[in-house]
Amino acid sequence: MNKFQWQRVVIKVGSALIAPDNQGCSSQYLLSIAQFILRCRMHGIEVILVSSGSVAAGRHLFSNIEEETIALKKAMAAAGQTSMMATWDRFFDFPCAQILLTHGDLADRERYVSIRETVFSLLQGGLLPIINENDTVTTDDLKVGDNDNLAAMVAAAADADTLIICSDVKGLYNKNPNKFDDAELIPEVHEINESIYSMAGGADSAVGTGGMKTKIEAAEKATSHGISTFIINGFEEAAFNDLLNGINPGTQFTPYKSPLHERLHWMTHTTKEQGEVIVDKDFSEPLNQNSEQLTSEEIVEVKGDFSIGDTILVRSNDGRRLAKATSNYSSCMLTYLSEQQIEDINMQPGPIISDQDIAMLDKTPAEAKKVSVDKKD
Ligand SMILES: Nc1ncnc2c1ncn2[C@@H]1O[C@H](COP(=O)(O)OP(=O)(O)O)[C@@H](O)[C@H]1O
Ligand SMILES: N[C@@H](CCC(=O)OP(=O)(O)O)C(=O)O
Repeated sequence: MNKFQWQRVVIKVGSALIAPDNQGCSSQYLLSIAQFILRCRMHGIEVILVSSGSVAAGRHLFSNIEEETIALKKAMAAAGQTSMMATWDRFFDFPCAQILLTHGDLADRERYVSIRETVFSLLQGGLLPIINENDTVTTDDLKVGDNDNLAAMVAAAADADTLIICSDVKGLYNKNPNKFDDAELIPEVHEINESIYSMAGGADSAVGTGGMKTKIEAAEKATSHGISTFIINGFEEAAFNDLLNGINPGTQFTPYKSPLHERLHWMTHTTKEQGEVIVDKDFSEPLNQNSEQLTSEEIVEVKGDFSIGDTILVRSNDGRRLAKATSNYSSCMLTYLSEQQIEDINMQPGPIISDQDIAMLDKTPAEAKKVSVDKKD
C-alpha cells in the first residue's frame, strides 16, 4: 500500500503529541505515529521526522518558576531534547539520527547544501533523521521560530514529495474549531490566498507554537516546491490508516504544477534579506533574463548592512517588493557606486546581482499574496 505514490515524506509532529500534559514525554500518541513511520518504510517510502516537543518535554524539570523567560525555555529545550530523542529511539529497531538546525544554518547556502547532503546520507544508510530547531542557541535573528515552517524548509531541502503536519486538530477549518462549534473542515486547498490565511488563528494549547497560521505558511512554502502537504490530527490513529489507504483524513494542499527551481525556492522561502536596494525602475521586463538591466545609476538608496553574497531585497521606490537576490557587492560598495557618475563604459561595475541568483517576487504569485497578508497584519 502506497496509494499516494509517495517516495520521500517529511512528517512534522507537534509538541502536544510529544508531551501532552507538560509532564515530560509520553508515548500515548507517539505509538501510532511510530507505527505509521514503520509502515511507510516497509512500503519503501523514505521518512524524515521533524519533531517539536523539546521545550514541552523539559518543562516539568523546572519547578517553582515565576516567569518562563526565553533563557529558561532554552534550558527546557536542552533538557527535553534528549528525552524526546530517547522516546523516539525506543520505538524503532533502526537507528535514529538527530539534526538540530537554526534559520541561520538553512539561510546560508553552503550550510544548506551540507544539511541536504547529511540528510541524503542518513536516508541512504536507512536511518531515521529526526530534526528540530536548535532552540538552545537561537536568537531572534537566527531562528525559524516554529517547526511548521522548519518542516517545510526541510522538505524542500530534502527534495521530499510530501509533507504531513500532525497537529491536534483534523486540519484547517474555516474558523478555529476550538472556539467555534460550527467550524467546518476544509478538505482541499488548491490555492493559498488571503482568504485561506484569514481563516487561520494562533495556537490555543499550552504547548503549541504558531497555530494554523504557521501551518499555512508551511503549506505555501512546500506546495510552491511541488510538495503535497497534509494537515492531519495526530491524535487519531485512523488518520494514519487513511493516509496509507490513499484517503485524505484532514486538509490536503495541492502542489504547484510548475514548482519553483530549487535555488530560487530556497532564496524566496528560506533566506532572509540582510538589506534592501531601492531602485528607480519598474522591471516590467523579467529581471532574471537580463540582470545587467540593474545598474548602479538606478539605485536610489541602499538600506541595511550586508556583505557580498548576502540576500537582499530589491524594492521599487513606490515600496513594492520586486525581487530577492544575492548581492555581488557589499552595502558600503553599492552605496559608493550609486553615488558615482561613471560615464566611461569600460569603467562600469559588473552586474549588481547575477542571473541565477534572482527570485522575482512578482513572478511568484504565492509570495506576492503572502506579502499582502503581511501588510494587512
Ligand atoms: N482555522 C483553524 N483551523 C484549525 N485550527 C485552528 C484554526 N485557527 C486556529 N487554530 C488553532 O491551531 C491549533 C493547532 O496549532 P498548534 O497549537 O500550534 O499545534 P501544533 O503543536 O500541532 O503545531 C489548533 O488546536 C487550534 O486551536
Ligand atoms: N522547537 C520547539 C517547538 C516549536 C514548535 O513549533 O512547536 P509546535 O507548534 O508544537 O510544533 C520545541 O522543540 O519545543
